[in-house]
Amino acid sequence: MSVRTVCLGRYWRPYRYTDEPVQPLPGWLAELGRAAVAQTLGGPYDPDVALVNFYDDAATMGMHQDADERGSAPVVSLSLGDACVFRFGNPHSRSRPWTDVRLESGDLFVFGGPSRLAFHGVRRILPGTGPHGLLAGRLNITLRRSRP
Ligand SMILES: O=C(O)CCC(=O)C(=O)O
Ligand SMILES: [Fe+2]
Repeated sequence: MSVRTVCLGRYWRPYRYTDEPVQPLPGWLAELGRAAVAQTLGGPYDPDVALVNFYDDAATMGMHQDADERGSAPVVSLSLGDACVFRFGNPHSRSRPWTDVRLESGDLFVFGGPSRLAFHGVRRILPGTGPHGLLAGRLNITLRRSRP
């Protein structure tokens, strides 16, 4: 099965944001994004969208850029549940150089500055690696600023 996605704050579908109604972006989630940016790249951050992706054991995500947002605000990614092999590449092409990173439950990953448009994807989910007591699968939440 492929990744299943829920949008908060604003509706997104490949390859654009639309004004179809969705649930609001919770304030605590925007606050978490602000803290992540303040402690990494620095500076203000006012996300207006979260994309919540669910991956089952077999789900993957191909190499892509997050390029539908206006402006250059960072993307903040939060991982929960099973770990995954996340491939973080370069802004020029889907091919090498890239780095494979194991993202664990609770990890935050911030892409901004020269890495904002880096190609990236999820190679595989590592079943059974999530915190004890959580349901199977992986949730990834990316915070973004869609408007300029
Ligand atoms: O699941 C991830 O870690 C990445 C998700 C992603 O790249 C996206 O939603 O655009
Ligand atoms: Fe992405």
